[in-house]
Amino acid sequence: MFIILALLVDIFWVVLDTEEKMEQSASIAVERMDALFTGIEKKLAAIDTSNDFCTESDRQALEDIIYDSVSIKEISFIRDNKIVCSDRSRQHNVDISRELPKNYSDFTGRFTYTAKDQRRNKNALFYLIPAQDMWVRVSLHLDYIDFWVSDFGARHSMKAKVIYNGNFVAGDAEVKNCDLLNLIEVDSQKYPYTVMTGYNGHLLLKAFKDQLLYAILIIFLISALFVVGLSSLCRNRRTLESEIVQAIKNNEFVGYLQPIVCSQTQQWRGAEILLRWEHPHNGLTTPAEFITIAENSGLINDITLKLLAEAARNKAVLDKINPDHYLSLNVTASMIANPFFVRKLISIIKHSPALQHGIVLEFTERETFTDDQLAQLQTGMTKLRQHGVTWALDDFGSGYSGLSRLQQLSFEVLKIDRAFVAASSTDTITHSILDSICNLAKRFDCDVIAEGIETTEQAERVNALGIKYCQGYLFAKPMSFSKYVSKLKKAQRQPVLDLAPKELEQIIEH
Ligand SMILES: Nc1nc2c(ncn2[C@@H]2O[C@@H]3COP(=O)(O)O[C@H]4[C@@H](O)[C@H](n5cnc6c(=O)[nH]c(N)nc65)O[C@@H]4COP(=O)(O)O[C@H]3[C@H]2O)c(=O)[nH]1
Repeated sequence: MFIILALLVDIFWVVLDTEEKMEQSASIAVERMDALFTGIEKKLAAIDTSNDFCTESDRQALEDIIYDSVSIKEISFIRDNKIVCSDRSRQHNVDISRELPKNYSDFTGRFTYTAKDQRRNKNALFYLIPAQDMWVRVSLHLDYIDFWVSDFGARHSMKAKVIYNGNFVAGDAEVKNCDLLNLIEVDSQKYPYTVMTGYNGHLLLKAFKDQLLYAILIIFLISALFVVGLSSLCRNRRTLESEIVQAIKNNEFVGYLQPIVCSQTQQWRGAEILLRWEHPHNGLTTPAEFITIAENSGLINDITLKLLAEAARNKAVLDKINPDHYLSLNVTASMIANPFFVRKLISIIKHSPALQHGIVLEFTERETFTDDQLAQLQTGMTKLRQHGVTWALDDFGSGYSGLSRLQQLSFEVLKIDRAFVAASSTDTITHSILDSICNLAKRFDCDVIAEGIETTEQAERVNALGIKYCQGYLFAKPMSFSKYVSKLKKAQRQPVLDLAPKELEQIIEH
């Protein structure tokens, strides 16, 4: 795996790196060759070709240009296939029609061609520039240009060649007739040639070898970081897990209560028990900080049993204030699909008369199940229902399986996810979905609780939709049992039905 990753990084790297390098090198080569041609043309422009052209001093000037440049072999002026003027090494009136490309007079601009230099019987590179009624033919040392191009390629660790009209003009003989790998072409904007850069198999392999060490180093570093990160995550997880074990022993997990109120009368009908960790160092901690680990490690089962035992004691107290007041406890669906755990719950309920009525168990629609697990969940729910438990489907609308859960299992209560309530104020589609959920709940004969009510507008909207119960910070935040008892007593004495929203908010503040 390590080797494969390193090779993949290597290939990716080489492909990216070589492409950029080749483009840069081809552009540099074009720049330098352009400079060569511009230099030649500048010097030629200084020669006066009018009237008595080709005097001895004109020929001397041509010879001086050749003398100054290592790449130029000969300069001739051509008219009607004949050399009409040349440097002093050349005779005039020589017919060179065999050497010139047949269609050369059709050209209107500069062009290059390779042909046999008749005098030296060697291949030469010719560069033709139109000049009034003549052509200037610059004969270049092909060996020199070949050497320059291949040396340039070698210095940039690649292969380079010059082409014109798709034909090889100059470069390394090795790549004359073969395609280069990962090829880049850069055209000269002023002169008739294109520079091609690329790799042959040998060079590409060398690039892979050169970069492989770096690729291995990178993969090694990434893996090391990954391992360190993972082990610190595991260590944190283990630490948190053992902290949770200790916290269960020390009874640091307690249930906070948040009232569920009647939408119309705003009387407290019941409360949801929400888990809190009274952490000795971190203070009061909400489930977001530990619930995933508690659930994944299975420790949530012990915590839930403790919360149910605590609920039994608290329910007995609440029954004295209001015997119709119910308590709702969070469980996970997999707990209820576990027959052993269901037996444990039933045994606690059997021993606590206060739990034999007014107990709601809620779980979210998010967990997924096989058909067997679903059947076990149904059995568990039925058994607990026989002991007075009623069922609520929590966070309805937050996932995709809410509707199928409603069809597969039976619930007495549907709790609408708070994201829906929040979005319904700005989004008309969500508002109509909320309306459909209410109709759906009616069809399945469920009571509906809207979660997360934070504003009076939300409370009014929910009430207008016929949603019977609400839960949210507008009415009260989750609080300790003792605080809940005193607030419930107050709420019992003073029905909040007649209070204006502002007064209601003031009561909640205190
Ligand atoms: N922004 C906003 N939030 C509001 C408002 N009203 C209530 N809430 C928060 O919304 C959550 C409602 O509980 P939930 O949907 O069952 O969602 C619960 C539940 O799924 C899970 N949970 C809590 N206690 C237990 C437990 O004992 N066992 C299990 N298995 N899960 C639990 O943790 C979740 C989060 O619990 P909490 O942090 O206590 O968060 C609670 C509550 O404090 C409001 O107006 N605005």
